[in-house]
Amino acid sequence: MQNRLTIKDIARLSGVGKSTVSRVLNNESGVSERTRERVEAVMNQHGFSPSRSARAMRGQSDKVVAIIVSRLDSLSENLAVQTMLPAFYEQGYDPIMMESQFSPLLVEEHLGMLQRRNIDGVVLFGFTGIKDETLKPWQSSLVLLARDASGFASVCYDDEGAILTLMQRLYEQGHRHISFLGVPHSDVTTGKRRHEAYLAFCKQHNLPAVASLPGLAMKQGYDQVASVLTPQTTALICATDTLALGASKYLQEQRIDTVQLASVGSTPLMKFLHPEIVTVDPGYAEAGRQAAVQLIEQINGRSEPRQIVIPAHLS
Ligand SMILES: O=P(O)(O)OC[C@H]1O[C@H](O[C@H]2O[C@H](CO)[C@@H](O)[C@H](O)[C@H]2O)[C@H](O)[C@@H](O)[C@@H]1O
Repeated sequence: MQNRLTIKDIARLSGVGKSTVSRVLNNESGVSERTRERVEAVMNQHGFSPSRSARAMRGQSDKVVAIIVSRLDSLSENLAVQTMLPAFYEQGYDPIMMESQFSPLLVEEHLGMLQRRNIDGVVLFGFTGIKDETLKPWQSSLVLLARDASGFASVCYDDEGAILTLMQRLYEQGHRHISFLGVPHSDVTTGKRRHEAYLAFCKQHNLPAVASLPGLAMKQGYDQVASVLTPQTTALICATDTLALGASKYLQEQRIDTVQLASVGSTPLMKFLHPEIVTVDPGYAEAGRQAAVQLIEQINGRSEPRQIVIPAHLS
């Protein structure tokens, strides 16, 4: 019989933990002869040998979590992953990385594969369009990052707070003609919420609203910034650092130095290249740490799903 059983099944049938089965498989010490014989007998009886791909993917570890980022080249997601990894390593988890490219279908495929491999848990960088049914099987072992969903653990950013903080700072500096470069409303968090916060502030303070919502790419910031500049514009808020990097290249090329740039991100690249830009830090590093801690607690049955919102702060 070819093995359909997993390490978890062998552990259950042998009456030992997964780590013991793993030690037997890897011929490690710390297992009594009697236990080793019992586990080997169960494996022989069921014709069990861990599949090569499973073992490779699991790095021969019995504690594996997956991190599904949306884009491997995202500065903000990388900052969150950077704090997540040490938190997992510290607790003996081997993380594997996957990319969704904002495709709900790819998320479905990745989660299906991870389920078949008996992965312990998942941190998923969420986005608009992922269906609840896709997530359902993972309710007790998944943490969503940057998005929330009812009944699921999540760590989110304060999108409105980030924009209002920037608007308030610019307003206090005397700016009354503040334009906005953002992301389409089909993206609920970075797009709709940040743009609506901008509009709300303009309305409350009776400021003219001038906005364009091209997307997440740097080139879109570069290409679209001219469309939101009027002769009166003295400041420009970008919904992301990446858009601001594109916008700032355009402003430099055009030798426009009368517009104060501001953006959501505070990424090290931005701070290094443009320390003069006013930035708000949404708390990417803290979000990564909290997501990892929450997932480990869930896997160990120590906590109910919590929905955490990280406060944004000026940096
Ligand atoms: O240019 P980046 O450094 O990649 O930052 C842009 C924004 O990326 C993140 O939002 C996007 O991905 C989220 C999943 O991680 C998704 O939920 C959201 O809809 C996307 O817009 C990040 O959450 C934002 O704070 C960044 O501004």
